[in-house]
Amino acid sequence: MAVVVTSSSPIKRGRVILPVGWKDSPENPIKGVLTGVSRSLEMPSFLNASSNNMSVELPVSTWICHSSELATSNVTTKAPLCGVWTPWRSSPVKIDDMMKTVLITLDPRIDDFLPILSPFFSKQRKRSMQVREEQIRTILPFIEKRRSLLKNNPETSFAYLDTLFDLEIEGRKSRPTDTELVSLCSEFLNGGTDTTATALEWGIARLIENPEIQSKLYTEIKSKVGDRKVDEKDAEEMVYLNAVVKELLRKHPPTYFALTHAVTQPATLGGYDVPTDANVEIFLPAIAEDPSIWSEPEKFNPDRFATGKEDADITGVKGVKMLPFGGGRRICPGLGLGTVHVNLLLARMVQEFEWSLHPSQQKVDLSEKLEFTVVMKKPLRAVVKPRI
Ligand code: HEM
Repeated sequence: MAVVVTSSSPIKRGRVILPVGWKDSPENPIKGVLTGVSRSLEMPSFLNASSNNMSVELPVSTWICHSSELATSNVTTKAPLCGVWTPWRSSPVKIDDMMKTVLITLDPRIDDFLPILSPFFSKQRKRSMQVREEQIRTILPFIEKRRSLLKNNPETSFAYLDTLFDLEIEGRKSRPTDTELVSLCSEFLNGGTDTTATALEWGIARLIENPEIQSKLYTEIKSKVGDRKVDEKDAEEMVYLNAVVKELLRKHPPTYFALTHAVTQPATLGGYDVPTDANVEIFLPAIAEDPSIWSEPEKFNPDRFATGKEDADITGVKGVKMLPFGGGRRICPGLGLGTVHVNLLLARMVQEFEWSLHPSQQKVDLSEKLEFTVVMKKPLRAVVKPRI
């Protein structure tokens, strides 16, 4: 398939084989490199773009998802990923479109599970190879640029990509090849962009559906920051905002499944024997909607967290009640960053605008559709009113 990192690493995840150690290293690079500086540079452009584009009533469906996708991909990719700002700035839409094409092309197919059927899918396989070439053509120049920057200026600021150049791969003497680097960078981009954008679209949908929650949130923002713009630290400290986002991730984990896991030795799970060669797929909504561990799990109710009546450790370390970021050794390395993005962007969107139902709709349609993430089947339409 298209995005396969061919390495002899024993750690496998679906089609992507990741080198050992990149995430378990003492300084998780993703945690380390995602600084407030890059975020503060990108948030204003996201919000300015929105104000410039908005009239009092506007269908904002693609805008919410697409703009937040671009905002998060900008924040995620530039300084953190490769530290090369100018090229990313000039071509975020191109990169975003390319990444989307990769994801759509990589949707699971029956021949992934039954290779005997692969001759019937030769057209699709050919298309995958073309997309892979396009992916390499788009991303490799940034990798090369970073490499030459490091060579000429070793003191330059740190970027995630730097940690991959020297990666030691278990059972292999050589470092990652250029095409493996492209795959690892792509995973970083995909993991950090659509997830956050999807969560934001659902978040706004829920705030439109529940105006009382929106106004409670706005009141908290107003009382915390007054006329100043919400910043990252404010967002961290706002109890109700954090409760809204946690409830959002409980009700709408951006992916139905964690990535494919495996056991390292035969195990028993829920009464089933799991051999080492089995793919273990974890269906996340079933955990977060389990009536035996949640009261009224079907309700969108941030107060469950805000009042402290219920709680959940989203890492799954202190018990498994919701796992929007997966769990275990392969838990999402962008957990901290993703949470900050959703908190901050949602707070800023509510601070700047009042969101309400579009007149063409009777109520918010919460039907789901599976793309790479679980998106709204009917993209959200809303009326946005700037708060002056
Ligand atoms: C709301 C935001 C996010 C959500 C809900 C989310 C969710 C997830 C989930 C469920 C997994 C699979 C974990 C598992 O299988 O146990 C994952 C993996 C991953 N995520 Fe995220 N993610 C988010 C944001 C981010 C961000 C901001 C980044 C990076 C900038 C990122 C990078 C990754 C990567 C690289 C992996 C693969 C890790 C591995 O294979 O070990 N994610 N994410």
